[in-house]
Amino acid sequence: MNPQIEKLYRIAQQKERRIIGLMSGTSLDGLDIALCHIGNSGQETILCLENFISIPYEDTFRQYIREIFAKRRIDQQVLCGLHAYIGKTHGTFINRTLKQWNISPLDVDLIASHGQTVFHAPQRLTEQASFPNSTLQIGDGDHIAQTTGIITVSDFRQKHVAAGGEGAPLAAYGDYLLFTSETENRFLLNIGGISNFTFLPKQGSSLKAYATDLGPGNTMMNQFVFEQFGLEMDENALLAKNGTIDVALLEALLKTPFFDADFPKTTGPELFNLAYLKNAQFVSNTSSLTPENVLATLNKFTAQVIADSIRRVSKDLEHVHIYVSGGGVHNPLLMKNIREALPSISVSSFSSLGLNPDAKEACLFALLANETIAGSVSTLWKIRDSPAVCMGKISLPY
Ligand SMILES: Nc1ncnc2c1ncn2[C@@H]1O[C@H](COP(=O)(O)OP(=O)(O)OP(=O)(O)O)[C@@H](O)[C@H]1O
Ligand SMILES: CC(=O)N[C@H]1[C@@H]2OC[C@@H](O2)[C@@H](O)[C@@H]1O[C@H](C)C(=O)O
Repeated sequence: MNPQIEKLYRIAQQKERRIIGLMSGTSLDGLDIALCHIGNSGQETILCLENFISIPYEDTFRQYIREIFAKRRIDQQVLCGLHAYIGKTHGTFINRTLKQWNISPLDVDLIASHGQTVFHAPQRLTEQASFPNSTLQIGDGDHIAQTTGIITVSDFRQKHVAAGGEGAPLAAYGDYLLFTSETENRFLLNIGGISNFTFLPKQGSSLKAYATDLGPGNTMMNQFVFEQFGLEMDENALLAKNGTIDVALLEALLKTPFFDADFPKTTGPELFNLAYLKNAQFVSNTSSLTPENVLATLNKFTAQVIADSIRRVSKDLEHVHIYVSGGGVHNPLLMKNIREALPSISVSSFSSLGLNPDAKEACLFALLANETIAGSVSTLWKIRDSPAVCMGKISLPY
């Protein structure tokens, strides 16, 4: 038998595994590396975050990704090159980090790599019946396995699509296993580039858990400040706080069929981008607003989309609590706008559930790899409108 297969077989039989989860999201800010101890699998899963680091991408690297990110027409040589380059770079980041943490790669069982989403094309976006739902994450797992010497599970979204899903959000599986409560109905709200939530009805409820994208998180604010000021983000909402909300623009932004569609659904910067903003400015005759006023309106737009979505699901429920993760939790104006729009619901940082909000998504991919290697799909049946499949491809280092 190939000794690597033997090793994998042993890892699958262990009571607990040490798994590195990797996430680099739609904000293109960097790579999140979460070193997790995961005990058992399925309903018995116990996850402990041992260490976490977020490594910012260098400007040139980010610029390469921007060249192809969420664009319909691109230079294929850049796409092809980045597939290998991102895999190699993520592997190098892991080697550097393990050295810094004083941990031998031999003491890590698996890497779970999300990769970099470069295009997300559910049929609801493309309206092309000839193609199925599709999504593309690059940063090949073989390069990570080769660079680190660690067995790598990667490319999780393809199986979800192959089994009839849209390839996202995948957070629901881990959220359900780790954070379902006996006493409260929970919304685990993640505000990354795109905002999404996992709805976790309390145990014993007749409702089922599911996850859905909601619309923009930080992506439109980020794209706009980059275009106007060359900045990566409106840090602490310093610019938006100096602006005024424009009601006509806000109303125009809120008008797209995506918001009327039922949950669950997925989206990305392929829809919510500067062209979307420019079109809303055109139809509302607000093209000459100051950048600060546009930012104040975009901030409110993001908050309103989130609040409307939560209201839609929570209106007949009691004991509702929202826990927020993702970079948006650090935007004080966004959090204020969300709280004001949902005055009767408690909103807390996800950290009150005992996990670093910035590390959450990387941890959830570690958990998905754990299910693939050691779990059984039966626990995954519990998610509404999402296929019950184990996900990810396995790359052996040698
Ligand atoms: N202090 C801050 N003030 C304002 N915004 C912030 C702050 N800190 C982080 N952010 C926002 O959070 C973003 C990063 O969020 P996060 O890392 O959760 O996104 P992501 O994981 O790339 O996205 P996704 O989950 O959609 O894939 C930044 O690009 C920025 O817009
Ligand atoms: C295609 C893709 O990469 N989608 C991401 C993105 O970022 C947030 C939102 O859009 C979510 O649907 C998903 O990521 C999270 C981690 C998920 O799958 O749960």
